Amino acid sequence: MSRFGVLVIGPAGCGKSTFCAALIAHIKNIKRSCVYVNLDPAAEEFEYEPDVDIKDLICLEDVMDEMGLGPNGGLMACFEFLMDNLDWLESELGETGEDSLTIFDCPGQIELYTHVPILPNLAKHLTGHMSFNLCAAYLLESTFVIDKSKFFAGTLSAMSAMIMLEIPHINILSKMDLVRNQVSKRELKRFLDPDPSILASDIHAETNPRFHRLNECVVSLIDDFSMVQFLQLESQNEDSVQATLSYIDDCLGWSDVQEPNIKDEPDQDWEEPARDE
Ligand SMILES: Nc1nc2c(ncn2[C@@H]2O[C@H](COP(=O)(O)OP(=O)(O)OP(=O)(O)O)[C@@H](O)[C@H]2O)c(=O)[nH]1
Ligand SMILES: [Mg+2]
Repeated sequence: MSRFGVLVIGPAGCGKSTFCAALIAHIKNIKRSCVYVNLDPAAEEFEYEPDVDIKDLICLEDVMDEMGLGPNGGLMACFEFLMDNLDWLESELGETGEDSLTIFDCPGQIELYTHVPILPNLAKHLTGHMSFNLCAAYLLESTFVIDKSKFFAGTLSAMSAMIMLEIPHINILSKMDLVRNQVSKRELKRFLDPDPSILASDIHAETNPRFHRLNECVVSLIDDFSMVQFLQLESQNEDSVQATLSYIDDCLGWSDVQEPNIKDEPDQDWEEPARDE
């Protein structure tokens, strides 16, 4: 049996938990089902109570006290503990059906998937041992598009996550409502499907000539992969959330699995045509 899940990832404060809540509200609205998994041991307030919560496994404050760690080191230790106790996650998740989407709300410390292989190993376990069809939704705050160097840095971190995780990946510019009035539609298009060489000439104009060769190397790296595109997201707008869910569904092949079930339902009005003997 297939199971479906999305890892919602991205830098701190980019709107992951808000997007998870908006996604849950929309999924409930369209009478589909979902499971909400909080993987952030530092998260305190939730719009929807998580069905599975890492805080039921381990307490960040205890880890910080006992191991003498700060919040980031503590979070890494919590994840290492989770990785040693994956049977806990498996039993908490139970038997999620193939009509349900499991939403993993991840912490904002991107070192979990760009520097150390903790989240990649979790993704491997979910896809391998637990038979999940899994994709990543990488959120990057849209205010980054106002500062092109930040946009390049954000694009590189999205690429790094994409390469580390090795699962289907959707890049999303979140909080679009904050930039709509500041950037023209034409300008915005340049960021959604970025042509790095054009953006690089803008960066050249803004940076010290000493960095031009470095800029060009970064641009050619992004160009070589040519796989960074962004969707737009406004979490307060249900149409925008619906559009993002459609991409996630496509990425996961969700409808391919649902359709046969619909076809299996007998059509009440349909009668087998009489055959000529
Ligand atoms: N204007 C606007 N604000 C948003 C949007 N999404 C989130 N926010 C705000 O951004 C802030 C951070 O949102 P969160 O959802 O907590 O972000 P997060 O990525 O889960 O944060 P961490 O878990 O701490 O990494 C909150 O104040 C949200 O209200 C959006 O679409 N538009
Ligand atoms: Mg959060």
